Amino acid sequence: MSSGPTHRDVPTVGIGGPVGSGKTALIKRLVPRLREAGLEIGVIANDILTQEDAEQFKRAFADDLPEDLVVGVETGACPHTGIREDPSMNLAAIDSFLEAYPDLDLVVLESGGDNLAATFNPELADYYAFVISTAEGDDIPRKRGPGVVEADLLVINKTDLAEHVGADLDVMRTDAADVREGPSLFTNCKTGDGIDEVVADIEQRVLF
Ligand SMILES: Nc1nc2c(ncn2[C@@H]2O[C@H](COP(=O)(O)OP(=O)(O)OP(=O)(O)O)[C@@H](O)[C@H]2O)c(=O)[nH]1
Repeated sequence: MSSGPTHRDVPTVGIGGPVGSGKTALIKRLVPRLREAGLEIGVIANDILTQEDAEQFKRAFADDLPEDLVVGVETGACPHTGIREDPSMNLAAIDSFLEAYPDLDLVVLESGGDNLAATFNPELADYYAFVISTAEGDDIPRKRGPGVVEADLLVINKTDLAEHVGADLDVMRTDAADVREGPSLFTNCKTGDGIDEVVADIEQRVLF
């Protein structure tokens, strides 16, 4: 039996949130920044039946990560299953990373897009960010979905679209502060605005 590191030995960051909120776009911004800080990173994309996000990451990170540090887990069922009820496929993927890269510093996991109830099993993610989009309306924080309320970090993405859909960022900020104990940050993953703050939160709360 191998006596090397296992999934328990590497910090993990989960990125969850509704379909299309910008989880993939956020990870595409975060990974190069964390690599610049000298970290060896593995990335896991959960999708119900496709490798689409994993393929996107392989292309996006061609200069940043070895190809075998990006994998797609096909949950075959509701996205909650793979990240919350039975995270065994994801834990096995992390163990495989560590067999090849025992000094790995961090694993970033993307959940398949789902409703406001998606949360990560604490055995799988030491910290998770829940990503919502202003384009889906400014009432999402006050609906108090478990993802919004319980995530370590709430990321309110697509700030550039707020004015086009009549979403009020101040209302989202105030409602988020009312329903959450943890922080909320605004991002625009098209331009990279707000990414510094997300990186700083991960560095402070996961890595140091
Ligand atoms: N205008 C704007 N578009 C964004 C932003 N972030 C992401 N997008 C776009 O929104 C769409 C969905 O983004 P993704 O990152 O694929 O969203 P996702 O949450 O990973 O989606 P699923 O994996 O399907 O659940 C893409 O066309 C992105 O280019 C943003 O901040 N502003």
